[in-house]
Amino acid sequence: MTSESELLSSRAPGSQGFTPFVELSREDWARLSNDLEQPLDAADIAHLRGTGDRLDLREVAEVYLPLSRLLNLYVSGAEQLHRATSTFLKDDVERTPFVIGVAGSVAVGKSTTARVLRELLRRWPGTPNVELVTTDGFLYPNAELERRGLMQRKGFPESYDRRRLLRFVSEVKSGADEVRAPWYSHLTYDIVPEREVIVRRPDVLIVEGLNVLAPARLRSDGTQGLALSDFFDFSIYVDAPTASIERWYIERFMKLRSGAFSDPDSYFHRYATLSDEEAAATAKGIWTRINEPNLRENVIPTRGRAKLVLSKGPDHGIRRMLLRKT
Ligand SMILES: Nc1ncnc2c1ncn2[C@@H]1O[C@H](COP(=O)(O)OP(=O)(O)O)[C@@H](O)[C@H]1O
Ligand SMILES: CC(C)(COP(=O)(O)O)[C@@H](O)C(=O)NCCC(=O)O
Repeated sequence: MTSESELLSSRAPGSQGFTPFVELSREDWARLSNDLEQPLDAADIAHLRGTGDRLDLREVAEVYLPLSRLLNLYVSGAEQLHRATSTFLKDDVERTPFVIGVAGSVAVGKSTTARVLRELLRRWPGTPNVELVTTDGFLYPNAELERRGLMQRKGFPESYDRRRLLRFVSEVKSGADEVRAPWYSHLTYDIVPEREVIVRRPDVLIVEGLNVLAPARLRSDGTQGLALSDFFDFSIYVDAPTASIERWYIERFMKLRSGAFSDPDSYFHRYATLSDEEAAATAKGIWTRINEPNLRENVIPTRGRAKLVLSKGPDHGIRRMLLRKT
């Protein structure tokens, strides 16, 4: 049987060079931005810097700008298909938001990727309204996770209310005027019952989360339901060597320790007073107990389901792109 990593590689034994993906090196990809007008001004760039603290602006210009152009082409393609379908049906059904899924490990840079894409996509014609929803809002509240014995399984597929998440995206793709999602606080490490995210027919909705490319679940009668990705118009898997992601996780934990964790309301406040060595050991413990097994068992196996795989090197820089052939 062909393994998932073999599917991604044209160099796999017996593949005869066939793979469903076109592979581009970073250099080839960056060249695609030569003819693109930079849609960001100085203020936008300052704003982007604020969100992705270490984000390199050359990276934005060389990697994310061409990617936003590609996504803009897919949005236009979907629009044309929608018009053709309306003509065929002799009925002008309203267009639904273009939904992009962004998947990958904890700490690989999904949020940063999603935020940069939101800023860039907003500046392309036809997609001024871009919304972003993270799947952590669909985690069960801590009390429910405790009841199910899942507090040490946060981020694993079973820690989410998957039915609610599926309903949310399905309603967005059904053209509902207003769809609501619950909101998760990284500060209190729990769902905040009085807050929610309201999505009102944006041009583009980015859905970002660990498990957004998970396959459909098996029903009790053995048949398969729908997967979240059945509602995606495009999907991106942010990939990197596991050892690098572990390092980024620990680095982010250390940074939060001297920032957010010092807030007495923070769930991790108890870590604020740890020595550097103790804090690094705590972060490594959480990584090894929860995030790494989840990455290995549930997240990496979904990589081959993405339309685009962005592969990072040890410095967060994208090294190569695998784009599914159309
Ligand atoms: N493209 C990038 N360049 C530099 N640093 C990045 C980049 N993407 C993410 N980071 C850093 O890596 C860490 C994890 O990124 P984040 O977007 O929070 O990951 P995730 O949402 O996957 O958990 C953060 O400290 C972030 O600042
Ligand atoms: C909240 C998360 C499960 C990520 O959720 P996502 O938005 O990717 O669905 C993750 O960031 C997390 O908190 N994991 C638990 C282990 C830890 O504290 O790192």
